[in-house]
Amino acid sequence: MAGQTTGQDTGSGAVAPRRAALHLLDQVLGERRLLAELIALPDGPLAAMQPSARARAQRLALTALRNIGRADRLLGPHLRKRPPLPVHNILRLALAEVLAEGEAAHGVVNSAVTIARSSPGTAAMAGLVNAVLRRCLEGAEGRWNELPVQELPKWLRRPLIDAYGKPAVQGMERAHLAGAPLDLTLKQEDHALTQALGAATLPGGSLRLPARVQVSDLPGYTGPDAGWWVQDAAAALPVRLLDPRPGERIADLCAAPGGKTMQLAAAGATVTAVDLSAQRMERVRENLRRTGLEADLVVADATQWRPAAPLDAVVLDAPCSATGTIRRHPDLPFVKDGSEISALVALQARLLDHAVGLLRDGGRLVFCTCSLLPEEGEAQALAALKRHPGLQILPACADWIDPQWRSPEGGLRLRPDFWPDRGGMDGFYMVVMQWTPEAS
Ligand SMILES: C[S@@+](CC[C@H](N)C(=O)[O-])C[C@H]1O[C@@H](n2cnc3c(N)ncnc32)[C@H](O)[C@@H]1O
Repeated sequence: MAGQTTGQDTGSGAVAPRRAALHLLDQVLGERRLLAELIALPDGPLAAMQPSARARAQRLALTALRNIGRADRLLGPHLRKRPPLPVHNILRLALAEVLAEGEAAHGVVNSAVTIARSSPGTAAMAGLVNAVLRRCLEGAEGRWNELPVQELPKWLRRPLIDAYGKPAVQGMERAHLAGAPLDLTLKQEDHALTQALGAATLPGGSLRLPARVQVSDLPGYTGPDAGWWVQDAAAALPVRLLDPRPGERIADLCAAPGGKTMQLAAAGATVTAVDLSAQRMERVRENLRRTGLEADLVVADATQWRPAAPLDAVVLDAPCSATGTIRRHPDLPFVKDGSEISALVALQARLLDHAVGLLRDGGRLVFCTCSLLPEEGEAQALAALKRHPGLQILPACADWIDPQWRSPEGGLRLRPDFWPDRGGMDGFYMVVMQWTPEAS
């Protein structure tokens, strides 16, 4: 346990990532800003940092967000009243770093005190930081994992319990606490590369590595023709379900950052990637360049865009609440309140309607969202069938499908509490539909 701290810096190398992680926490929790936006800011908290310090800061912020519930439980008996947010976050971050990341208490507590002292808003409470952390950490290691897992906010928890039941939602909350491993999609099956990466192969073909692996250190990351890209195993399944064939003309309607575009191109399809955001489309361009794959890129509103001729297939990975990605984005429950969901549901329906009109007779459409909410998945698919009598669901059939994933209408419902022994998966909904107008 940490003894009396000297308050001395344990080395600016150790303090800088913690300070940056605190900036991130303050802005996520205080200003309800998404971590991904803050990380991308050219003048943001991580801007001037070296890659390894950046990665450390990011990981610390993620760990603290996943463990806020436990940290607050531990802090409760030692705080007479709730401290100002920056002080509260210094305490939360330090507890998460010691108890969830296994960092030595002495250095972490010293750092926390140094950081508290160095800012006018927190300097007066540096003594409290020191005392509270020392008391909290006393014998906490044994108790930490017994503390209750952080619950989802009510706006999300309630509809998920209605849809899947309480035990399933508790399983999701455990998966959110555990975080996500690193999944890769291979450009093509490659046993030697899989071995060189030291990865496990998952049903469906994605590769899985431990979360702490530094992506830029992996074999094949650099070079003109990378053989893989980062993509959650669940996010790779919609295109596998569509089963694109060489030469098929396929549009990826909400394409950025391009995971599904690359899968389609790697399968030999002639791909048009459409996205509303020019900035995000640059990431598709960069990903295609890195992997040596090709697609036409169109910055356009997919509710308006039309190809020159009807398409063999469309991928619609529609904008959604992203509630299936909380393992990787634990900031989401703190930043969002569910108020944008009805607008997203309406946009998804408009995108679906437009996508159906782009298909040739017999053309296929895969609709998917990384949402856990049935209104952005199963219900959306069923409503599309009602609006378009020529549309029918192609029952999902592939040898990698776990029967537990099947939903009654013929789609797949993936949840973070699935694959608990393998490291979980993102929440996703996906369904393949076929357009045959004579059936209408
Ligand atoms: C879930 S992400 C897509 C992820 C991507 N399919 C992949 O696998 O890498 C949703 C994307 O939809 C885009 N988007 C949102 N509204 C759109 C619209 N009306 N038209 C086209 N793209 C849109 C966003 O810019 C965002 O890049």
